[in-house]
Amino acid sequence: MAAGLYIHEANGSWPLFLSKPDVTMSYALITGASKGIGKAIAEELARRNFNVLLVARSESLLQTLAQNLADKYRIKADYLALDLAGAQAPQQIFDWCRSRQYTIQVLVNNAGYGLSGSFEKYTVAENLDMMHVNMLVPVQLTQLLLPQLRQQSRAYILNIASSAAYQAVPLLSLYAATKAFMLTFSRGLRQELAGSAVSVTCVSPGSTDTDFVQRANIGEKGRKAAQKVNMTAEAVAAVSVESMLAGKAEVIPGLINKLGAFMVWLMPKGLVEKTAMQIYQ
Ligand SMILES: NC(=O)C1=CN([C@@H]2O[C@H](COP(=O)(O)OP(=O)(O)OC[C@H]3O[C@@H](n4cnc5c(N)ncnc54)[C@H](OP(=O)(O)O)[C@@H]3O)[C@@H](O)[C@H]2O)C=CC1
Ligand SMILES: N[C@@H](C=O)C(=O)O
Repeated sequence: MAAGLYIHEANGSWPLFLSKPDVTMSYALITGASKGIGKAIAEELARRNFNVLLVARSESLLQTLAQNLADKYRIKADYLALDLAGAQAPQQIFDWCRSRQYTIQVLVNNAGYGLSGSFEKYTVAENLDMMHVNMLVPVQLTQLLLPQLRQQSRAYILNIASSAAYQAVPLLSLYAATKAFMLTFSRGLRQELAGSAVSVTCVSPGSTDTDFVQRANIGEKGRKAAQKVNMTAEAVAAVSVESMLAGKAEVIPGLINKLGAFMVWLMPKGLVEKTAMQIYQ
């Protein structure tokens, strides 16, 4: 676990390991902020003057991003390099925030990945790790941070699900199930928190040009299909942050992805699933 704080200074910026953390400002905590959609969301939030806390495993990427955002937008940026597959990861994030007296106003549950191919191809540990990162970490972070979020005058939870939340996806079965979980959890929690300071938004991107396909080990056919409809991480992030701040419940970025979800709803499930399976073979 490694961390470092960056603050923009008028005469330049450099890492500053504070002995006494600043208690006057609140932060947006973004998981999976080292690259892809999470990185773009961090930048979108920094652009809107939010201080940011960046969490992922790649320490050097986090360090560079924290420094760049602090310099460019004159905000505070700190990072925590951590493997979210670890059982204690959410508690470690919470303890780190508490030890530095960071107040969280925005929680972005973005970190996640897929494992393509047959369910049986993966070990129990590999499948459980993915479920942990995609579902349990968001749930635990939400539970740990909710008391603090409730105390803000306005606070936000932004959950990144997927177009895969709207249908079963053979050969990405478990991944799609984790995203359906996130969508259903988000909607239910949102209703529970209605009337409180905390707004919950679930964004379900379709194919987005990130490292997702490499990490999921998606084959040539799936990659080519994705390339035809890919959105940029920046476009997804802009829609995500805008929707979060507008207090929307459920958002699918991009017209093609919206139409896709509508078609999935309209068509027989078996046909939709067989079509999806052909893409990921
Ligand atoms: N790209 C796409 O087509 C789509 C993506 N999504 C979702 O968007 C979210 C972001 O993915 P995307 O940006 O595309 O993919 P990337 O692979 O580009 O980014 C994933 C992020 O999650 C972090 N992460 C992954 N595993 C761990 C871990 N064990 N511990 C800590 N951090 C981890 C990565 O950081 P690091 O490697 O440094 O740990 C990285 O910052 C995911 O939830 C994904 O399911 C949804 C729909 C479509
Ligand atoms: N929805 C995507 C993943 O979550 C994809 O289309 O690859």
